[in-house]
Amino acid sequence: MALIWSMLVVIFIVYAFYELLNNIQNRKRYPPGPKGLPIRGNLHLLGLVPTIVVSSADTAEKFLKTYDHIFASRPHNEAAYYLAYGQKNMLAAKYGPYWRNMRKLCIQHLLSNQKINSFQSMRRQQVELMIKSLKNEACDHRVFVDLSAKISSLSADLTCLMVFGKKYMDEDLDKRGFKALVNEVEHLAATPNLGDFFPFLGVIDLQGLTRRLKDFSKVFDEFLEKIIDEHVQSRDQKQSKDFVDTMLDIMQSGEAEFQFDRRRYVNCSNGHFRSSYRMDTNRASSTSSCVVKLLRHGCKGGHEAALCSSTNASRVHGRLCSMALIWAMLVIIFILYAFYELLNNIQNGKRYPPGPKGLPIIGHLHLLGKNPHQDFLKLAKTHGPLMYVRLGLVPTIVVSSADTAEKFLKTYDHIFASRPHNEAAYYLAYGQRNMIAAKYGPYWRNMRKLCTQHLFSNQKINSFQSMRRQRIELMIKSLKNEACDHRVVVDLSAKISSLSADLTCLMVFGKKYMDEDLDKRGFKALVNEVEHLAATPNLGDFFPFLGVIDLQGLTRRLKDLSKVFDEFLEKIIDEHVQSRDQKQSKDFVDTMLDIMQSGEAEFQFDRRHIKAILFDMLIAAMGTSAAAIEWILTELLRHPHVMKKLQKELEQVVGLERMVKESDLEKLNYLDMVVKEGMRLHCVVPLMPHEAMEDCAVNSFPIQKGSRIMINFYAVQRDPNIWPEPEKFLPERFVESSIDVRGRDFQLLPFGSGRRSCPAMQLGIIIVQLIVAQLVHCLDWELPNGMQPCDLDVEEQFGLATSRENPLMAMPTYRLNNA
Ligand code: HEM
Repeated sequence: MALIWSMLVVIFIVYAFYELLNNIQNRKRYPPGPKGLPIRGNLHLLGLVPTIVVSSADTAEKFLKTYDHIFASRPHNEAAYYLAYGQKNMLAAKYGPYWRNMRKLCIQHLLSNQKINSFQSMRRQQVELMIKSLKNEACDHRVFVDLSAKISSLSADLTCLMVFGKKYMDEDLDKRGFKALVNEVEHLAATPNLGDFFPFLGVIDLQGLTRRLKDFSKVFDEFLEKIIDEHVQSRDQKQSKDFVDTMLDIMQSGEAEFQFDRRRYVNCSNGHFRSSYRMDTNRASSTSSCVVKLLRHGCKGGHEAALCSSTNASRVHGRLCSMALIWAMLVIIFILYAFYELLNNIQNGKRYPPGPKGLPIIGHLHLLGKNPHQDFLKLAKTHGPLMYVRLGLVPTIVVSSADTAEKFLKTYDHIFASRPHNEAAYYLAYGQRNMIAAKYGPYWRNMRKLCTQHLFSNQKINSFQSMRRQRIELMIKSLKNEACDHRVVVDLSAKISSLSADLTCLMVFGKKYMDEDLDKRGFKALVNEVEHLAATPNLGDFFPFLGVIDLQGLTRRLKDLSKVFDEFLEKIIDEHVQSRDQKQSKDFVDTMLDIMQSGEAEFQFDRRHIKAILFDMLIAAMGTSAAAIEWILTELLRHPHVMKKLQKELEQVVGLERMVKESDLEKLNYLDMVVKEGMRLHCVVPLMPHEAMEDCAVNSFPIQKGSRIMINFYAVQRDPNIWPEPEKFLPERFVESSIDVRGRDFQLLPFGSGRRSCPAMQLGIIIVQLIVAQLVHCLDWELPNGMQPCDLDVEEQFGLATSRENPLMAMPTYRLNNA
């Protein structure tokens, strides 16, 4: 590490000196701004790109009117580069003849007053259709309507009809649907891309964004090619021409004043489609906020100075003219580091487990995408169940088979029971003081004992039985009401998630909290944000010295979130302190307050520790159980014969006169098989890192102290050597099998195994079994819009809990006799 550190220090010094010299030499006088760091620059995200932020009307006038001819270009943008055929779309094109002609063409054939008026009757029809559908939904019941979805879908229809001359269905684009894909594109385009701010980093794709952008561009390209083909085929039979036809005419006539082929006009339509869709998916609540969103987009896209000029006595520069020094430094580092690694390996005679070829410095980070558990599984197929990869500077061992997992979680559990440093847990959980991320040692041991005793003991779990019954009954009642008259489509993911949040709050905090108690964004959105941030590869985890620089801006977001959660947890503790004397029974927070005040804890235990544990429980409990239930219901909807068989078992054991009780669960053998198979196929926690506390050897390969161990539960549970036809949902594979989920059988580990296994396993199993049984017993479920079972997608969204990427939508019908 010494060499790397010294190299970095040298770079920082050389670069800072270079900046200073450059400024003195050129006598640059920049506009005022906050103090910046060397390399990262003086605005958080803008790295090497000098950036001017304009925030007042008169200064805006200077840029958009007086010097409009200078600032009318757009900067390089990685997202537009990959999504829009080399930034050839109007939105991101550089200022010049190409952009000018493109804009003229669009205005003439799509945005002229005459054209806008010609779509008037189409707009009327579509808006009328939406109002009619709202009227139908409103007529009998006071139903909740997802207004954002309605507006979004109307806007998509208007855009498609105007640009493509016809409406397209979700599945025309991809099985994930328009909204999900456009949202994902927006998310990618909005994620600060290191390649935009440090141009030389674009090639390395440290964040894995380029790979995702390329995937998306393929999907959109296929869709747009299909539209063009349809138009080419139907041209002769058409009476009136739409925008695509007009562009085809221009292309074929050769009249365009610029190079105009399939790629260019695909861009034309793509740009419009995306910009108008962007407007609606931003959940704009009013026209003015729509405009603001568009302006914000303009800001994000940015303008670029085409020339250097003086405005308000400030010199505004384009991109840094001289990248040569930085390039040279980087090349030297790469060469030195590669040489150092080679020398080091030869000297130590290190024999790593097999693994893919890595790159200098970043190692294998570039091989991981948005679902790293799937990427690791693919790599393990080539390199075996004990694989070595290097994530940045961190040596990592990936385990992908049952017998190797047994070595790590049983034979050498005492060596691998620690957790590595984690930036997200560091900022969110009071310096990694929570149980999930705590280092192995007396603190973690005592914390785990305390939670097991006061929250997860059989006695405690049973004491919450009636609370669980009440909350589940309430959800079934609300579904029954929604189902009773109309064939309504229900967002089952949202229902399950909200029930799971209620159960967790009541169990851990002793009372239900409303969304606005946490923050105006609500529980689900914030917990999702925590999960997303915790799952985003943080450079600080793989290059410890980069944590301070916060190149990705993640630390700032983590700190903001931790402030919101801290205020919420402080409020809960204060409420408990105030109401302690009037309480007859004690909840988990009261018990922890007792321990803190008695001074009996065998370890330092103050308010920070209580908050870290409460945060843990909230995050660990809410997402995991909900995701497991969501996946099992997904598979039941994809396999109607399994759903029927399960309903039959429930009819026999429980009967159609009443709901399921917890005491019924032990008699429901087929339910047990369905839950096991669902948790096998869809691993809710596919990767949980462990850390080696000592040097050790496994399967005769040396493993260094400090190595990160990734047990890929997802790969273990899909190992074809153990599970025939592993991709299929076959609950019958558990007939006459004693394989269990509790960590004794290493081929099925949804809750892990050994010292760091899930302490709430028993509770998790009860919640999942009970809610699945109740939803299947009380209601029949059908897929919406005539969707076939095999069309229901199983796209995963990796996170602390890996859930469905798209919400599960289904139509319920009440089936018990006590209607
Ligand atoms: C279906 C539901 C659940 C699943 C599938 C699940 C799965 C897991 C897994 C795989 C681990 C990590 C094992 C390892 O590191 O090797 C874990 C750890 C943990 N889980 Fe769960 N879990 C579930 C529900 C819950 C609930 C309801 C809670 C709390 C109320 C909870 C609290 C925890 C905690 C605190 C840890 C960290 C333990 C440690 O590091 O010592 N889990 N869980």
